[in-house]
Amino acid sequence: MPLFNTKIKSLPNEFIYHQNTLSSQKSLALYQHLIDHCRWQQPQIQMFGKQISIPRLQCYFGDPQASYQYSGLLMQPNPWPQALLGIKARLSLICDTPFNALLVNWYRTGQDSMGWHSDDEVELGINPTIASLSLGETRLFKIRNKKTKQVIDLPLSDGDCLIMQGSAQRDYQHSLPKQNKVLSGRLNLTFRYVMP
Ligand SMILES: O=C(O)CCC(=O)C(=O)O
Ligand SMILES: [Fe+2]
Repeated sequence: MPLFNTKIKSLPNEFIYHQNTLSSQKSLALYQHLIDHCRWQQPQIQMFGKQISIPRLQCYFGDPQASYQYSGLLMQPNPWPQALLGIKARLSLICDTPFNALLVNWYRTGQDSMGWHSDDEVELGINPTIASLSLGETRLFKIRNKKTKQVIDLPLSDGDCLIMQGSAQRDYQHSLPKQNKVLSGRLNLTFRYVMP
């Protein structure tokens, strides 16, 4: 997986964007493999005092001790699939971070989404480095500065990799809004280091 340093957009320094990190053949094969083999879940979370199903499917992988708490949910890791070990090793090397966990989100259509949040759970430590790999349909990823409220739109396409590091989670939020015209699916893989 060659990572070209193609910064096409001016992003805050804490966000590093690489295009075409996988050939389209490899990304399509990985996309289909994950759709077919992940144990997909659609957990319910507490929001405004109500239980609601998250608007996407997800599957959590990781080392056995890398359990992760998110919106009140305790996620126990599924064992790493063979198909992801190479990518995990490469991203760990590039990011100088021993990734031990991976959250895969499946946005089945443009109606699936993720609201504004920061990945600032205590298990991730201060200034976590998170590597996000996108497969399938292009979707708009939004980054919002917590202080200035300025929003940057970054379309993430098949094979794109976005690294969030430094104060990215402390100073910014991100989201993936619904897009009515989008009919096909996207997978997003966020590699993380969870403190054991
Ligand atoms: O789908 C994306 O690009 C973002 C996913 C995300 O923010 C997360 O998993 O925390
Ligand atoms: Fe996130």
